[in-house]
Amino acid sequence: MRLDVIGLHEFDSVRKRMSVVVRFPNNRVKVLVKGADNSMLSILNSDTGNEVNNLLQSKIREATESHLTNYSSQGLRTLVLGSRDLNEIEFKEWQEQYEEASTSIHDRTAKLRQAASLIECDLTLLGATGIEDKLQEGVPEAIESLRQAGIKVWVLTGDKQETAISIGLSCRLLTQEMQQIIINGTSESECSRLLSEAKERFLIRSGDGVGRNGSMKGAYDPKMAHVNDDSPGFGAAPLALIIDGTSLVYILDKDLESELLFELATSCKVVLCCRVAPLQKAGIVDLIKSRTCDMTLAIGDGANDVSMIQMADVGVGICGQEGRQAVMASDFAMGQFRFLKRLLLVHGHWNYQRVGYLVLYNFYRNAVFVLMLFWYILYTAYSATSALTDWSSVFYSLIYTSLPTIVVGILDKDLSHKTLLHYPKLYQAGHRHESYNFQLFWITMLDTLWQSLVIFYVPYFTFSNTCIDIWSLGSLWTLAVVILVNVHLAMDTRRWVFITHVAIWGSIVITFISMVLIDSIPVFPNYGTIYNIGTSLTYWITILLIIILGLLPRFLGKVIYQMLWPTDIQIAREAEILRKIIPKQREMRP
Ligand SMILES: Nc1ncnc2c1ncn2[C@@H]1O[C@H](COP(=O)(O)OP(=O)(O)OP(=O)(O)O)[C@@H](O)[C@H]1O
Ligand SMILES: [Mg+2]
Repeated sequence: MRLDVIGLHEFDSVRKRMSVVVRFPNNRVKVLVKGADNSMLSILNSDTGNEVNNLLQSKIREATESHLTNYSSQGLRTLVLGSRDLNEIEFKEWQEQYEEASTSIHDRTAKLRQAASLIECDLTLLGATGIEDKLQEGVPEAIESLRQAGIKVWVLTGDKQETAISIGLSCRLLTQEMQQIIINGTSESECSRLLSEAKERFLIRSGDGVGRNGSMKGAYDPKMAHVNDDSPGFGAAPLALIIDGTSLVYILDKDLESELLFELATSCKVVLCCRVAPLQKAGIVDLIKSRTCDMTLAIGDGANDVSMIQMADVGVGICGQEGRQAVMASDFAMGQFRFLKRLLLVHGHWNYQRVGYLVLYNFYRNAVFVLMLFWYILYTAYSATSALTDWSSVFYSLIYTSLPTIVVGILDKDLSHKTLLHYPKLYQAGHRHESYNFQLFWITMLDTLWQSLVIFYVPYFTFSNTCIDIWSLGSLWTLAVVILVNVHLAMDTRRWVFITHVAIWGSIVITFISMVLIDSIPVFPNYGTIYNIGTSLTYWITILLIIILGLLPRFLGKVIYQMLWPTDIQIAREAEILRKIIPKQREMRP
């Protein structure tokens, strides 16, 4: 049989259904609609004008509803199907509106929706389908790892509650022993009551500021929540909050209720929101973003995830069967959900370590140079005289020390990807702000102060009774500071590759070559300096002394700290190194 499709109303997340208008060979025009159960059941024809028909319809409806519950509790994606015969007048009216809407330049979506509402009503129920919406490979494992890493996983889906719970169970987000708090309100007051009841029942006290999981209310502390994430809290089963889209409509609008929801949600181990519209997904992300300093990441594959992806601090799009909208709106795109584990636990970790270190190092690199110049000013009657040639000052940041910073900032790795994937807890170093914090900053600044003093005073004393000239001193300081900051970087670099060697040691060589070149130009006042002072042994010994003395406190500090208070990362590094050494030793044994 050949059917003519006259019109098509695409699926959208507001209507949650789609329809086609077809002409049958006998010239009858029919509209066929499929969509989510709640959106379809509300547009069925309840009064056909015929008693027998009414009875039949209500029987079909009952049977369909029981099938729907059955399908969705098996985790199947359900769709309800309906149809309606269009008479000539209805058809003409729709066709006119449809044609106008499809060719309209302004408000096309709204006009099409209006045209759809003309025919998507008074439907005859045909039945329901259940399709298996298979989980992608590796989803349960990825979710488990993310949870071990101290990341709270919330699921926001447009699916039916039963389907969502069943999928939650199959991806091990929900477990049987979890206590489920279900919020399914149909009015504002009911939602508010359900929230307060749940709060009272599950001991979430807002007065004393400590929630069930020990997380602070008001100043909600992500660290506390993460630390306690595995603990069920007061010996009870962990909580799972399950809330539907209708309730969210009432809750997210009101401040008080939003606050209640926030308290409840942050005390639960898992939050599952079902039947949520795209804008509500963004609303939930905003709920967390506006009340905490936590970082939010949203991951999704469909057009209905776009607003959430845009709202979150980090948006990840999965390219799949649902089109490219999510990918276009995202910061990172990936082929499968399980790659999120690698993105966060491996690349997220590496980047955090690198950026944290680099910020500190750049403060240090520039401050040590400026402070060194500053100490000299104190001895030149505050005249702001510089002992360095202008070229050395310019080249310091531009050539002498820039490349190693960039190379280490891109290539350094504290741990191998295997270790990071194997021990997701290592990701929590970021939650604890281990690589960059207030304390670390001031320790670095103290170290910088010390190093600048060493650079300045060591030559001050070694050359105290000589008649060394300003340019020779300047040349010594330039070389000393460049070697010092590069050796400092070398001391902190954890992954050595060929390029790192070239960048760090090459920078020192280039500095020396540049100094020789600058000192070879007769028009400069420093002409010939390096040829003269470079032959003095004291010059080289002074530089060596500066490096040793300058880095000694840092070296000792690192050794003592790592011996007495090793971090998780330190321990994992040692284990990694041992793993490499032991097989080698075994090989060497006869
Ligand atoms: N093409 C479609 N035609 C008809 N109904 C659909 C279609 N796509 C989805 N639906 C129905 O609309 C509901 C909501 O869809 P929506 O895309 O908002 O969320 P979802 O795909 O179920 O979940 P997720 O948010 O996880 O992508 C679905 O549960 C389904 O019942
Ligand atoms: Mg979808």
